[in-house]
Amino acid sequence: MKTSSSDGPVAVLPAAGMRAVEAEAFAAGRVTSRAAMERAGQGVAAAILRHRPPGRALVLCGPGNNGGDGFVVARLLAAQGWQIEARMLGAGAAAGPDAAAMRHLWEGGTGTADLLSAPLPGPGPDLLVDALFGIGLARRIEGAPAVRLAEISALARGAFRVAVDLPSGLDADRGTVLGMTLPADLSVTFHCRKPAHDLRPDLCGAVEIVDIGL
Ligand SMILES: NC(=O)C1=CN([C@@H]2O[C@H](COP(=O)(O)OP(=O)(O)OC[C@H]3O[C@@H](n4cnc5c(N)ncnc54)[C@H](O)[C@@H]3O)[C@@H](O)[C@H]2O)[C@H](O)CC1
Ligand SMILES: [K+]
Repeated sequence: MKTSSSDGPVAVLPAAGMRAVEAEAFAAGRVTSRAAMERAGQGVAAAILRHRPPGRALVLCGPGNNGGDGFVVARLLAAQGWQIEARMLGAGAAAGPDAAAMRHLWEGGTGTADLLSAPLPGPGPDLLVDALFGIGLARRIEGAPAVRLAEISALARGAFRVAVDLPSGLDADRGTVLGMTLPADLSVTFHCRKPAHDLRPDLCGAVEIVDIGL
């Protein structure tokens, strides 16, 4: 699989190809995974700041590295005057050290409210940041998470909706919806597009690409 060319990244990579590029970049010492995550979050926050003035944001963080990106976004938006409500799904069950570190940087020891049990902020937010699942989505979103996400989607129907990497629930390679998904106005992805960005513009919205140093 061609993962880059002499003039930079290829235009589109499937999830496995993306992971190969990440692994090679980390092994070669071009960038650390922690720095890549910080740059990913910086890119998402910068894109949001280009589109909207500060307001009320609901940031959804999943159990893995997509969630880690979300905690970077929450921290950076808060520093720019955004009023942030963060909700975590899965209590970092799949979080590696990078996501855990970014979560602690955001929380400062206060803890992040649980997506399934904590009350939802009302009125609806001005911004919804979807950092639940990215290229690691492995199974359908169903049951209590799906019910809660449908509630959030309704609460945020007037919000500017930004997907971190991909709308959660969307299979990166096939563009199929696994259970349910959160359609986005903007998807901010990393290094290059994934097939789903071109297969499902109806769900991804506008796509912006962030160089994370790979
Ligand atoms: N250092 C890096 O590699 C960088 C990665 N970036 C971001 O990381 C995600 C990919 O992260 P990963 O942890 O592999 O997967 P996800 O966060 O997408 O998924 C989380 C985790 O959740 C579990 N899971 C999968 N499906 C379900 C489900 N339906 N219900 C519950 N739990 C589920 C599974 O265990 C997954 O591992 C990538 O998209 C980027 O956003 C950084 O951007 C750059 C550095
Ligand atoms: K996402």
